[in-house]
Amino acid sequence: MQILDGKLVSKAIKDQLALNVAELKAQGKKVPHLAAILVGNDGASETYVASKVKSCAEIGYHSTLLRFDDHISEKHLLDHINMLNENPDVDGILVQLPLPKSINEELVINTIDPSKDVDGFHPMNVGKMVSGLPTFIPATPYGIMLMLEHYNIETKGKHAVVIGRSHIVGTPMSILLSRNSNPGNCTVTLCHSQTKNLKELCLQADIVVAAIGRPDFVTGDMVKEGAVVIDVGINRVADNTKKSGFRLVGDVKFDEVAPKCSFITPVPGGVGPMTIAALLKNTYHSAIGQKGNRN
Ligand SMILES: NC(=O)C1=CN([C@@H]2O[C@H](COP(=O)(O)OP(=O)(O)OC[C@H]3O[C@@H](n4cnc5c(N)ncnc54)[C@H](OP(=O)(O)O)[C@@H]3O)[C@@H](O)[C@H]2O)C=CC1
Ligand SMILES: Nc1nc(=O)c2c([nH]1)NC[C@@H]1CN(c3ccc(C(=O)N[C@@H](CCC(=O)O)C(=O)O)cc3)C=[N+]21
Repeated sequence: MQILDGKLVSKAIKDQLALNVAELKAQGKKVPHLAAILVGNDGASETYVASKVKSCAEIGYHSTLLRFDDHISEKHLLDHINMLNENPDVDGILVQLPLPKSINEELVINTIDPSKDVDGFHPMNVGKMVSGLPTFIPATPYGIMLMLEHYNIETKGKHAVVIGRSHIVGTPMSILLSRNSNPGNCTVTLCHSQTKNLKELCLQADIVVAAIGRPDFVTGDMVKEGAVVIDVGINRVADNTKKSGFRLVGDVKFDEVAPKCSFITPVPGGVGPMTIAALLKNTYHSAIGQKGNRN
């Protein structure tokens, strides 16, 4: 069993991006600039946004963090997005999800200029992705593809079972894995809460991607010997031995599943850091005017 080390791979990607930024500077060009919008004070969202901003600083990007409280009006938020759309210095715009119930998430996403939509959530970019055209690929599935690529994991002809059909993870993941590319060329089964024979399907999988949001959902008896298991879940469970009062666990029961796997991602230190590296890659591509990354 080999651990897929998201910290290590994301560092390699960030090191390369830092070199690219130094080169842009040497050529007198502007550095990439990511603008992140955070509404409310959800602890987990704060952590993610903070680590995105910190990563930008580490590799020499500019970043702007706009923070608003829960009561911000939808109009005010849209006005700010429009200002970022019109600001030629800003290359990437990210609105951290979820948003408060009072704000229409779809309208917010539709307002982001597709050419700055480094999350790849705008319907125009989703359409391009589905059509196999160059565009921004949502960061989490993009990061997973980069991880599979880094470790040279054979995916061609394999049966991949993706659990979860969200627009930000499961659905784009299923599309990328089924593409005629490397990594890719999988036969994909996309499962969700209405799937009847989940355990049987998982037992047939050469690759399992778990994106459910339930701690320890995938157990040892659901995974076949030699499978590749990608754990997307980030769940906070109460733990009073920790200073924070919680610890992070994935959607996969690691202790049971890991011994059966050929490869497995840990939580933390697996998909999470890769998501950030992928977002930074999308932002770089936006800055150099090349929305050409296809996996
Ligand atoms: N590491 C990272 O970078 C990221 C991690 N995450 C984490 O990944 C997890 C999933 O996130 P996200 O995709 O946004 O979650 P969502 O809640 O949007 O989607 C969860 C999916 O799981 C399905 N599901 C729920 N219960 C079951 C069940 N009993 N059996 C089968 N399927 C089920 C749902 O089905 P249905 O559609 O029928 O409701 C849904 O499709 C979370 O833990 C989240 O924190 C998310 C984004 C990035
Ligand atoms: N518009 C938008 N884009 C997103 O990409 C987006 C989002 N909204 N909303 C929420 C999810 C979640 N997400 C994570 C990113 C990094 C880690 C990450 O770095 N995790 C670390 C641990 C972090 C910690 O200690 O809490 C790890 O797994 O090692 C996790 C989760 C991005 N998301």
